[in-house]
Amino acid sequence: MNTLPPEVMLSEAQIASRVNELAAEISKDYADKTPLVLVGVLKGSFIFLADLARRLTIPRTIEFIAVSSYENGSQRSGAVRLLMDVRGNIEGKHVLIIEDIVDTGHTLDYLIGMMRSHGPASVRTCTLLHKAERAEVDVPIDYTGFSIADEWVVGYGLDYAERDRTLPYIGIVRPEDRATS
Ligand SMILES: O=P(O)(O)OC[C@H]1O[C@H](OP(=O)(O)OP(=O)(O)O)[C@H](O)[C@@H]1O
Ligand code: HPA
Ligand SMILES: [Mg+2]
Repeated sequence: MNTLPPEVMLSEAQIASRVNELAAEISKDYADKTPLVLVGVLKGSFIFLADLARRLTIPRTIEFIAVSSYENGSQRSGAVRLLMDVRGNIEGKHVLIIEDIVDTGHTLDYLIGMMRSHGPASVRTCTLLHKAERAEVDVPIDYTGFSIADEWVVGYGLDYAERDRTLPYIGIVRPEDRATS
């Protein structure tokens, strides 16, 4: 079956320009807060993290953590599953969690708790997308790329049942394309 490509919500150019702005803001804010560790949340944040990290003008290291909440398309599985913890020691360091999207907020809420348990100097959060309408828990977000409407979005790292992660833009999955996987 041929499906149309997802409708554009945010173009490559819009994303690139906002990532540059976020990188400038973070570089300024962390100029005298070292060491900074960017903790990318796999899988969804891999493209955002790669672009953002390369635009920062301050020293930084990279860690990854892998969690999974959505395993069947757009349905939350109920619990956040930790698949892989950070490898390096983040005790005493300034942690900036890098997410692709905050939807209900459960994943970020869990991650903030996880990071704090490692004894860092600080924990802050950065997300490319925020679906405020869907919030179920109140989580602190320090840097937001875009606030978006309640649509299922894919591309630039985000998936629908593992599809469309490598689309260069943020697109909207059509309701009729949500049933198939
Ligand atoms: O705010 P929430 O409702 O918790 O949803 C946000 C989380 O869900 C997605 O991850 P997913 O479980 O799909 O894993 P993935 O990044 O590997 O696709 C997304 O990448 C966020 O981490
Ligand atoms: O809209 C979304 N797209 C992809 N992954 C997600 N995880 C939570 N919400 C979304
Ligand atoms: Mg996903």
